[in-house]
Amino acid sequence: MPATTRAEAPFIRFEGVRKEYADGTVAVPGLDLDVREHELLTLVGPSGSGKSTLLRMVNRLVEPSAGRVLLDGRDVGDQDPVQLRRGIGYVIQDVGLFPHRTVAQNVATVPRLLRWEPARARNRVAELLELVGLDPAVHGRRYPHELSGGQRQRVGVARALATKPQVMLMDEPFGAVDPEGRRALQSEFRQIHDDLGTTVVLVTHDIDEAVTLGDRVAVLRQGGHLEQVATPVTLLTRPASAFVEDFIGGSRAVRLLGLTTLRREDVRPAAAPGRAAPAAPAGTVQLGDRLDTAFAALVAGDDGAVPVLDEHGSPVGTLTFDRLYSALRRAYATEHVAAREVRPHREPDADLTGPGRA
Ligand SMILES: Nc1ncnc2c1ncn2[C@@H]1O[C@H](COP(=O)(O)OP(=O)(O)OP(=O)(O)O)[C@@H](O)[C@H]1O
Repeated sequence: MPATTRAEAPFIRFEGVRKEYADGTVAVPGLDLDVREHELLTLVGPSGSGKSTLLRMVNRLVEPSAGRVLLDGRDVGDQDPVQLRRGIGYVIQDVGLFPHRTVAQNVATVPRLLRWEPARARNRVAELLELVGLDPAVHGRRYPHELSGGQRQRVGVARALATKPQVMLMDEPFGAVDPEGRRALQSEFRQIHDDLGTTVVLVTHDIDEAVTLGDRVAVLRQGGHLEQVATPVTLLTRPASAFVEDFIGGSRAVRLLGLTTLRREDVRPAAAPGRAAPAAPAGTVQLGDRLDTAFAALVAGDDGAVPVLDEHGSPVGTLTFDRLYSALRRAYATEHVAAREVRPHREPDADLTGPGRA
C-alpha cells in the first residue's frame, strides 16, 4: 500500500540533491523537485544540463553527493539497489536489449528474475507486446537485430513495464527513432501512460517532445539549474526566464496550436444548427480537434472557412481564420489544454494538471 496516495503528494521527491562527479564537475548543484503520482514529467534542457544525472539518482545508478531522493516517501539511499531497480522501469535510448535473446525472452527478463511461473510470464509477455503494438506470435520469436529501431524501442518499453512498475524512468527513449516513427511512438506511449497511470520521468532534449508528452515540464540549464517547472501551456505562454524563452524558440504559437483543442465557443454558430452532417466530412473539423488540425483544414479549403461538427457529427457552425486566432488567444489567456483536462486514472479525483511551481 503506497504511503502517498493523493495526487498532490509527491511520488518522487528530489530534496536538495547535488551531484559532483569525481573530477569536480558539478552536474546538479542542489535541487528540489517533486514528481506527482501518476504524472508524466518531462525533463528537458540542453546537452550537459544534468538531466540524465538527475534521472539516474532515482534508481541509484548515480549516488547524490548531497541531499536525497524519496520514492513514495522512502529514501532510495536506504534501499537495496537491486530490489529498488526491479520495481522501477528504466528505458534508455539504445534500449539495451540482450542481443542473443528473443524479444519474448527480453521482455520476460525481470519476471524470470522474480521466478514467476512460466505460464504467467508468457501471458504477461504476450499482453505487453500487444500493448506496445507488436504481434507476440510474430515478433516475440525474433531477435533484436531482426527488428526496426522503432520496434526495438517498443520492446524496451514493454520490458520496462513487465512487472507493472509504479515508476518509469525514460532517458531519451525515442531518440534513436526517425521523426515519423517517433511521433507515432510518442502518441502511443502517451496513451499507454494514460491507461496505466504509471508515474513517469522522461528525459529529452527536444522541447516539442517535452511539451507534447509532459503533464508538466521541468526545464534545466547548464550546470543543472532548474529554470521552470510548469504545465506545457504555462511554459509556452509564460516562460519564467530569458533562458526558457530562448530554449522554447520562435515557434511558441505553433506549438500551442498543437496543445489546444477547438471548443464550441470558438465556432461561428450555424444559422440552423443540428442538420445532417455534410456529405464530405473530410473537409470538416470536429469540436475537440487540435487547433493545428483545424488550421490544416482551413489552409486546405478554398474559402477560409470550414464546417465544424459536434461529437455526433451534426454541424454546429463554421471555423474561420479569425475564429482560430481567437481560440489561440484564449489558450494564451486561460491556459486551457483540453487534451489534458480530463485524464483517466485509477484515482478519479486526481488533479494532475495544476500549475507548476513556477
Ligand atoms: N561520470 C561522469 N564523470 C564526470 N562528469 C560527468 C559524468 N557523467 C556526466 N558528467 C558531466 O555532468 C554534466 C551533466 O551530464 P548529464 O549526462 O547528466 O547531462 P544531460 O543533460 O543528460 O546531457 P545529454 O543531453 O547530453 O545526455 C555534464 O557536464 C557531463 O559532462
